[in-house]
Amino acid sequence: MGKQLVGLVGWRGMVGSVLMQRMQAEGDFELIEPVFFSTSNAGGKAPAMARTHTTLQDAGDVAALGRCDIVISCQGGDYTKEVFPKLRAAGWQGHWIDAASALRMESDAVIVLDPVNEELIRQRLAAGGRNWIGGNCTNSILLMGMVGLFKAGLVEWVSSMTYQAASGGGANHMRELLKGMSVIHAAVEDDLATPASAILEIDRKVAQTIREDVPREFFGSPLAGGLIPWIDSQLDNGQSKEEWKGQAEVNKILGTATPIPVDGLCVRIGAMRCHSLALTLKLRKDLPLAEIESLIQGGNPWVRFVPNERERSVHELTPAAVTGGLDIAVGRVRKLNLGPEYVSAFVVGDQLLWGAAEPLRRMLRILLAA
Ligand SMILES: NC(=O)C1=CN([C@@H]2O[C@H](COP(=O)(O)OP(=O)(O)OC[C@H]3O[C@@H](n4cnc5c(N)ncnc54)[C@H](OP(=O)(O)O)[C@@H]3O)[C@@H](O)[C@H]2O)C=CC1
Ligand SMILES: N[C@@H](CC(=O)OP(=O)(O)O)C(=O)O
Repeated sequence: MGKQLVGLVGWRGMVGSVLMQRMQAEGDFELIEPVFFSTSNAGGKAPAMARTHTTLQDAGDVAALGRCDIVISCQGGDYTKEVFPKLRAAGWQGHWIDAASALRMESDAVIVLDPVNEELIRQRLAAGGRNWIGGNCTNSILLMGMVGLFKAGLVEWVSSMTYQAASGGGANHMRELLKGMSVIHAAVEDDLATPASAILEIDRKVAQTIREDVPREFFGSPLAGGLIPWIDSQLDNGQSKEEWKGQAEVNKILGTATPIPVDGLCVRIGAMRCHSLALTLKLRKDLPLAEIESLIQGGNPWVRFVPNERERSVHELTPAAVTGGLDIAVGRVRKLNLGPEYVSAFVVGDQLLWGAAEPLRRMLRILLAA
């Protein structure tokens, strides 16, 4: 059988670029016949990985998409909502792999995170499933870190307080964070160069700069030097949409019969591309700490367990240590004063890798091997 024709949409965006990097690193392009699509430059030159189809195809062209065995989209939810229904309505039977949230909660879609739910993916594939959607970055990182406890059936509920990076908003948000940092620095550069200058005067200038001059076009509020305690839209029950996704997606990924409650506050902070989560877990029984640690460590090969020690935590359990890699750092695991079944954990992961691109790439591999 010839190589499968794989359509790539959204490949030059932020998530798409990370996906391309990972596909090149893992040799995925050797296994497929790639066709690159564009919403803005049809007819232009496709990237070097294209061997036969060297011209960019129109991403709105349903007939061209329909010739692909598999389409991977990192183009965003608006594109999915516009094109996917037309493609299926035209009778396309191929596999659709998507980073956007638009189709995630549809009954015929599986949220893919194979180190956590490979069995579910394979069951649905065998049953004719064709829609494979990447999870919300925060939830994929939570599950990658804590799957050992979930798989053992030990988790009664989770409170998840998040510290989410600027990249979750997109490239412009990352740029805005950096511009904000630079505006703050410029406001006090001279004072900083003078060791004798009064710290409260520096602080006054910084506070004024944050309130008045830090750019806020994309975040809507200054992020540099602060944080924003709301991510995504507001729901009637007081949750943010990001918070709502916690319980909905975690349970869908795990395929639980009785939903495990997951809730907490989602907060944007000034990290670049690593999301962190401070978790409180209520376990179903009082297990020795060593057993809890070993279950977490054994969850999957990407868990990098950090013992609950100060030195190790401040160096290894941080966005700086984790960014750009596939490891999911998990630490600060200890029993809380709340009671013997209450355990804390801190999880850090790169939200563009396991949080976005990597589950899609691995789904492609599952399909190619099927
Ligand atoms: N950001 C995240 O953390 C996550 C995002 N997602 C999903 O992935 C989707 C894509 O997100 P993201 O990659 O951040 O979006 P981007 O805005 O970076 O890219 C989306 C598209 O914008 C077009 N584009 C316009 N100008 C540029 C430019 N200067 N550089 C690159 N591309 C440009 C490209 O389409 P074209 O080449 O056709 O012009 C590109 O494919 C999101 O909408 C979301 O649904 C999912 C999980 C996490
Ligand atoms: N909302 C996430 C990023 C994201 O794209 O999420 P989703 O794939 O669920 O839309 C964040 O801002 O950090």
